[in-house]
Amino acid sequence: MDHFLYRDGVLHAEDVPLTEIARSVGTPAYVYSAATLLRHYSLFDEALAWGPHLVCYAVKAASNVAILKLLGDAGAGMDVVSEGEYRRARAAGVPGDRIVFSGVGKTETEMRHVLADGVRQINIESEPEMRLLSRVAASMGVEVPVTVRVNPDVDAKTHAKIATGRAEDKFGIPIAKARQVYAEIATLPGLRVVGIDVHIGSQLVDLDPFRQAYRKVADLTEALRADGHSIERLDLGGGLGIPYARSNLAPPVPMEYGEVIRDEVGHLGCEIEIEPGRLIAGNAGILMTQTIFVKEGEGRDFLIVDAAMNDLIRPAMYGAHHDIVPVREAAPGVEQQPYDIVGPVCESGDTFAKGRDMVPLSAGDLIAFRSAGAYGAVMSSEYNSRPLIPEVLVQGDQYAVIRPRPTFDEMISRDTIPEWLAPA
Ligand SMILES: Cc1ncc(COP(=O)(O)O)c(C=O)c1O
Ligand SMILES: N[C@@H](CCCC[NH3+])C(=O)O
Repeated sequence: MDHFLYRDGVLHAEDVPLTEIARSVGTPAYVYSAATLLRHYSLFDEALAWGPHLVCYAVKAASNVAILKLLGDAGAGMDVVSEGEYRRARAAGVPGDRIVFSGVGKTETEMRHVLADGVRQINIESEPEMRLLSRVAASMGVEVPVTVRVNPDVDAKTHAKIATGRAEDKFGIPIAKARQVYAEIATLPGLRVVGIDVHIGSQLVDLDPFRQAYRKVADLTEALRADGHSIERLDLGGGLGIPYARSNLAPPVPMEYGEVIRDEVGHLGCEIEIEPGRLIAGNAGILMTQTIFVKEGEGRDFLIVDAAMNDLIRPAMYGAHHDIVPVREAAPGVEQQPYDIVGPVCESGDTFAKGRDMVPLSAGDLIAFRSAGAYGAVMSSEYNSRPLIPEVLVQGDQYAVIRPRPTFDEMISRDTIPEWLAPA
């Protein structure tokens, strides 16, 4: 469920008509609903209410500091994968002891920063990382809580580019090697084992891979405890999928996911952490864009819009589907026609949809890409020297620009001409 609904013939974000945002902020723009973000966070929180837990929002999905503040104030922890994400979470007022640091390639600088400023735990993804972290923590005179991210070799049955838990993927330590790695950690200074971490992929619409992975984690918990390690926390990652197309079968909901967790690891008495990103932010955001031209092509009509692949790369990168709807609702009975919906960037891949049935549209009409809140703004670039587009947060009848569009001057003046190229 989200809070983007038609009212009086106009798509609203909560109580604000998108037409009003387009007038005052311009297009294209990302628009988020605070109510949807909070609701999705609470669904996970409630799904784990059977035991001690912390829902650590995966900052990578949508990392605007205002969004982090909203979720952090509601009690969320954060899962970060870089010093930049960590700093964003801290700037939003989230205390270090609610921030989990994940990621395959943490640098020494990043480690030093989070150790100095406070971190709930670091999820170790490789043996070299384990040794470096030990050296860094010991040199700072601290003992850092750690888990090891294990790779359970489970097929998440999702898009190949976003599966992370198969043996061939770069993530984590093979589960078969875990006991040996935990044994080495126990001998290293500066590290204190608190649990196990696993994350098998993103946009999972079947609970079975989660179940398989969590069962392996439960077995490992028992084995590690028998080896004398203190396993008090299980970080079970993120990955629960969302319905990108309204016509799709609905994926499982957080409550069902929570039950799978309870079935598989509930008996172990561990604190549960999860790291959902997409399900919290995905349907909480839309990308609003405007038609620049309708161009008649050979056997097809192109809807050329003012958003492009640099603003929302998911269709170009994964062939991802986003529902696309007009902001002004069509009169009943108006016949739809197919359009290729494309952006202005000089790449054929800058195509959001091919042959998509839409009501007839003209230049100046506003349309919205649904389910664009996660992995939308965060993956955007300035390709073709298109400045990053603004982000807007709506709550009830109020809205605010939470990231303004940089001016062309701001974009260009970041580049510096070296002295030796400057005219004498
Ligand atoms: C370690 C880790 N945690 C959490 C997530 C969030 O995943 P999702 O947005 O699918 O919930 C990801 C992304 O796949 C991840 O790599
Ligand atoms: N960016 C991807 C998901 C990657 C998830 C992060 N590990 C997407 O848009 O679907």
